Amino acid sequence: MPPFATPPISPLSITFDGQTGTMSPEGPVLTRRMSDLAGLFADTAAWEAAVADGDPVVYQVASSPVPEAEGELPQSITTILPGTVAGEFHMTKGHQHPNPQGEIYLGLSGTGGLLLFDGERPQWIDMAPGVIGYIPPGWAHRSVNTGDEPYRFLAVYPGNAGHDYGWVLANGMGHRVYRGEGATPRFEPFTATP
Ligand SMILES: O=P(O)(O)OC[C@H]1O[C@](O)(CO)[C@@H](O)[C@@H]1O
Repeated sequence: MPPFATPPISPLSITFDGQTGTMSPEGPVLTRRMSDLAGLFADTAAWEAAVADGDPVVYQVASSPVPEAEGELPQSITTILPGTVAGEFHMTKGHQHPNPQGEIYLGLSGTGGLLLFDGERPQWIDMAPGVIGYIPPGWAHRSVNTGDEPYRFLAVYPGNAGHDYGWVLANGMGHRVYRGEGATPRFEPFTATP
């Protein structure tokens, strides 16, 4: 796997393919399988069954070589594969930035959404190609594939924002997102995973 570049970074041009989720030049690629999402889906028995049944890839994050370092603006393309666990849509783990800073997402292909939570209020942004979702400082964020094809988006974020996963495990994300009637997702209040 290619490494992140080492600062100081020279100006560079990065080409991305919104249909494949690849970047050139490329940096590290992170693969998260079902087993990496322990404690996140409401139906633990269904999650365990999915892990036992081949432990499928849920999402991949392909980064450019720009590193997660202070002053830099790393970019990545996340691809969430379609599917549910007992009706709860495939999603990213979700995280809070321990160093509160904003982030932008740009929808590239497929359909999904951005679930945000500040500890009190859940918010939802429908995402599709051409939509920019803005994550303000202090809002935990999780992406969800609400369609039947891969959902892809570009993320650009401050290199020293960090990823706090414990905050999401402790506080939840306000809502859970399920397959609903037709193309409209169904939201349910967050319940802790038993
Ligand atoms: O960190 P998580 O919740 O696994 O999700 C990965 C997401 O985080 C980022 O790396 C940066 O916020 C995104 O590119 C990506 O969608």
